Amino acid sequence: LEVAQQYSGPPALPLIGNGLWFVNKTTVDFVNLIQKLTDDYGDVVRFWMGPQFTIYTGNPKWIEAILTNRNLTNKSDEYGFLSNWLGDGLLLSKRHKWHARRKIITPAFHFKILDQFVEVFDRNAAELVDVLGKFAANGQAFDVFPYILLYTLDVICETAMGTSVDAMRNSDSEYVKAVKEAASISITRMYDVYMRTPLFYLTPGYQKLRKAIKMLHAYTDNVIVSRRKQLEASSNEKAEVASEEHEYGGKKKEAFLDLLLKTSIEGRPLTNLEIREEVDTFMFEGHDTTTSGVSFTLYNLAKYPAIQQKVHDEIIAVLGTDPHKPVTMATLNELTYLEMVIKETLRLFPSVPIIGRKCVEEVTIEGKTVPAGTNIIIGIYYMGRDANYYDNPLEFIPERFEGEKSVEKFNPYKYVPFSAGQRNCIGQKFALNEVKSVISKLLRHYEFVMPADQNHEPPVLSSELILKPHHGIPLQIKPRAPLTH
Ligand code: HEM
Repeated sequence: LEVAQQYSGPPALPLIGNGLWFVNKTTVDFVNLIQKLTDDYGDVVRFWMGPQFTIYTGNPKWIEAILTNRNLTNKSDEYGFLSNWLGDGLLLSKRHKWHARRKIITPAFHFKILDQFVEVFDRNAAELVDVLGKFAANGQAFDVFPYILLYTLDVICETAMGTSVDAMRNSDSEYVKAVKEAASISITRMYDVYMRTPLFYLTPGYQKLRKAIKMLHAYTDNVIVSRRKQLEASSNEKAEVASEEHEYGGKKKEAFLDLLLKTSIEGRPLTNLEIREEVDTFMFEGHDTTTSGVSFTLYNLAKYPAIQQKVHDEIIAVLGTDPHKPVTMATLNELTYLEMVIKETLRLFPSVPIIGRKCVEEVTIEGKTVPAGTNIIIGIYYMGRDANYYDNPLEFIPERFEGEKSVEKFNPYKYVPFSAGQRNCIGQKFALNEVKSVISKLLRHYEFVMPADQNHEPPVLSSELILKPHHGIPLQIKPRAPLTH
C-alpha cells in the first residue's frame, strides 16, 4: 500500500481491487477503459486487477526504462492464455530459454532471407488483386479486412512452413478456420474475468479451443516431420532439397522452418516440439498483425485521397506504368513516402495496442518503486494519440516520419508499434516489406474510395490483443485506367 501511494490511480476495493471494471466488458469497451484511466490520472497509473497490482504507462521515459531493462523481459500473466497453442515459442518464453532461441532465430530474419520472400509477397498480392476484381467490376462497398486476412495467411504459411493452404481461394480450409478460432478464443479469455478462471474448462469454448489447437499442432507436426525427412534424404544424396512445394515461381526458397531444421541450440539440433512452437508463433504473430496494418493503411488512403494520389505517384515513379511488374527489395526500399504513410497508420492504429511485462525483481523507475510481482501494461496505442507527445495527435500527417525530423529519430521510445529493446518484434522488416508490397500492388490496379453512405466517424476499435476495426473496413474500389506514359 505504501508503494501504491507513490502513484495516482482510481480508488479500489479490498481483494477485488478494480476487478469490477472487467466484468461484462467487451473488447471495444477495453480500448476506452484505458483511455479514461489516462484522461483521469495521467500516463503512469496504478490499479488492481483483482489482487494483482498493475502499473499502466504510456509515458516515453517509463517505456524506455522498462524496455531497456534486462530484468523486465518476462511477459505478463495474460500471455499465458496463448501457451497451449504457442508453448515456449519466442513470444512467450522466458529468460534463458528465450535468450537462446532469440539468438538462433535472429539470422532467419536476415535481409538476404527476407529478400527471397519478396517474391512470395508479390505473387500472393497479384492473386489478391484478382480475387478483388469482382468488387471493382460491381462497384459495391465491401469489408476489405477478411480478404487481407486470407492474403496474410497465405503469405505466412508459405514463408514460415513452405506450404500452401491457398486461403484466398479456399477460405473454408480447416487450417485457416482453426487459426482464426484458436486466436479468437485465447484472446477472449484474457478479457473475460470468468473465462480467466478454471470455469473456462467447463465451457464449449474450451472444447472448441482444444479441437482447434489439436488440428493446428497436427498440421505443423506433419510439415516438420516430412521436411526433416526430405532434408535428411537430400543431405544423404548431397543434393539440394528440391521438392515440388519447394519451388515457387521457379526459384528455390527456404521457409523459416527449413532454417530452424538446420540450426542447432547449444550444440544440438532443435527438437520437433521446439520447432513447432516457433513455427506456430510465427503463424500467430505474423498474420493478424499485418492484416490490421494493411487494412488501416487502406482506410487512411481512402479517407485522404490526396495522400493516396501522392503514394500512387511515387509507386509509378519507382515501378513504372506496368501494373504487373513485380516489386523487389530494392524497389520497395525506394517507396519512402508509402513507408511514412504506413508508419503514421501504425501510430494511430498500432496492430499491437498494448503489451505487458511481469516484474520479477523490484526496480525503481523515475524515482518510483515497482515491486516484484507487478504486472506492467505499456500503452503503445494511447501514447501514439497523446497530445503531450504529438502535435494535433488525431491528424494523419505522414510527414511526421520524414527524414531528420522523424519522430523515431527524435525520440525512439515515443513511437513503439514494434516494441523496442531486446524483446522487440523480430518480424518488423518482414512486416513492413509485406505491407509495402501488397499496397503497392493493390494501388496500381485500384483506387480505394470511402463509400458515400459511410458516416465519417473514425472506425470503432476493438482490442483483441490485436487492434481490429470492430465493424470491418468497408471500402469501394475503382479500376485504374491503364497508364501509357
Ligand atoms: C505490422 C505488423 C507487426 C506489428 C505491429 C508487430 C508488433 C510486435 C510487437 C509490439 C511485439 C512485442 C510483443 C510483446 O512485447 O509482447 C512483437 C513481437 C514479436 N513479433 Fe511482431 N509485429 C508485426 C509483425 C510480425 C511478423 C510478420 C512476424 C513474423 C514473421 C512477427 C513476429 C514476432 C515475434 C516472434 C515476436 C516475439 C519476439 C520476442 O519476444 O523475442 N511480428 N511484434
